[in-house]
Amino acid sequence: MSSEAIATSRDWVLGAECEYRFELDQGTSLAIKLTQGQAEIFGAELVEGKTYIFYEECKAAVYTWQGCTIQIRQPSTEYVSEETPMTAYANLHIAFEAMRVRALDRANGNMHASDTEDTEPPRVLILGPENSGKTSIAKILVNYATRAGQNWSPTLINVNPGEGGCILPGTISAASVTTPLQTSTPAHTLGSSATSAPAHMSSNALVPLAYWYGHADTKRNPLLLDRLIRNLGENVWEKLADDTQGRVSGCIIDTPSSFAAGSGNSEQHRQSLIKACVDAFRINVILVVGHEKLNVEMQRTYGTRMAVVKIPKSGGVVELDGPYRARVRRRQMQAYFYGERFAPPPGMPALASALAAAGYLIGGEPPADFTLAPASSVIGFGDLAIWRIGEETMAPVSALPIGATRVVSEMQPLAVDPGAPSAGMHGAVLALLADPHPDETERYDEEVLDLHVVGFVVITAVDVPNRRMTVLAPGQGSLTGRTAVVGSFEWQE
Ligand SMILES: Nc1ncnc2c1ncn2[C@@H]1O[C@H](COP(=O)(O)OP(=O)(O)OP(=O)(O)O)[C@@H](O)[C@H]1O
Repeated sequence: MSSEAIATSRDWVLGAECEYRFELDQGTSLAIKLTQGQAEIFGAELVEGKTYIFYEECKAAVYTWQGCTIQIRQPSTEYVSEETPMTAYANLHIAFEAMRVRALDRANGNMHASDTEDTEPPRVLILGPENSGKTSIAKILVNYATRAGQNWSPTLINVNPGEGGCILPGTISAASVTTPLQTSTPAHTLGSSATSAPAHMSSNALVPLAYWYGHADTKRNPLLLDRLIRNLGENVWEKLADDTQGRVSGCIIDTPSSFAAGSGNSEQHRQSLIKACVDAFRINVILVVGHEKLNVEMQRTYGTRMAVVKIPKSGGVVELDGPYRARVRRRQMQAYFYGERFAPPPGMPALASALAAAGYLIGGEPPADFTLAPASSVIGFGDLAIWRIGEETMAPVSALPIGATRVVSEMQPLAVDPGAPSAGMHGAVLALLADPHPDETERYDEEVLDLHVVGFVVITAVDVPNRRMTVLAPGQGSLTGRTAVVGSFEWQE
């Protein structure tokens, strides 16, 4: 260890059931080593003696049940709290664990038809206002399930298109989780996904099933979001039909904060989007994070059919503002195309291979010296079929004159001519979709709404006179004949 590293490292001794919270500013990074005892980050255990690196404005907490000593390299905003809601979260986990065990017993035929016990696994919808810690709670609950030693593989579902979950913003997704989700950067809140890089680069990468909504704001096209949630649900159920272990492990669903409060027209959409989740994922437990009014509303609407539980918000949750969220989205795009870039804390080796050799971990994996090499290609306007869902600038129904109906419905796919003056394709992020049905007689007008995402591209230049455009894609594959959908996301390097 260099003298600079020794100079900037500091030991923290944490008592039982305490957590060390940290917040990183832009351009800083942090290294944490567990030197003694047991500790975890959002439910994922730290390995003693390994140094974990955090970067890109990461905000998180090291929690310990029994007490521990951690060594911190490069101080940031940091403090220790003795008051956490972890016992409440752990009690939830214990209840969900009992449900999984009963569901497995039933699946194995170890229960009698006369048993009156509920044998459904936990399918949990997490609701709460902005910055209430929903994503962190989802992570903790999923991570505890994977650590239970029962080979559970819970499905983690993200229906917050503003966040992107384990893939890119603009999507909603589901992924089966078998190993604890690591924390290192807000660009990968749920660990990394296998879509942007070869899977061998990260042994714990998730393989998500995703649908493209194309906007960060759920109010932009709630009908489309409703349909995509239902599509995702159908797909999840199809997949789980042949996977007993996955089915009995249950699902945890993270939602956007707009599901917690609305007004006027959006109030109606909010309720129908919650209902879409309840139906699509066959929810049997609703968790409401620290929001009395929403809790009462959920009790009234769903309380007779399922458990509605109000749970405390952690005092450690950081208030994330709009500019921060925009920066995280940009980094998610950057990482998708080019891989991770970070500067280790002072005194630590700059090369990833040197860090790996010294036993450092990023997101639970030894760092690797790689940058992804996206391919830039020039294609004709007609080579890629580009769609936009619904009218480009759509006035809300409430703003239309009385009696007027929309000419273009929210769900109507419109073919986009990239050369049209209003197309605005320069810098547009497009989702590439799975191929339409091979049998033409099985195709239908709105099929593009029901196809899942296979990747993303960005249009980096548009040459209108020659009807050609330059497209940045993560790999070399041909784009000709593919189907893509544009939303409102833009990205420029
Ligand atoms: N106990 C904690 N200590 C430190 N930071 C925390 C803690 N819990 C959560 N955070 C951080 O606070 C931020 C907000 O938390 P989180 O994303 O879980 O909230 P959310 O309710 O899902 O947010 P959103 O408003 O996007 O729906 C994140 O950066 C998260 O890592």
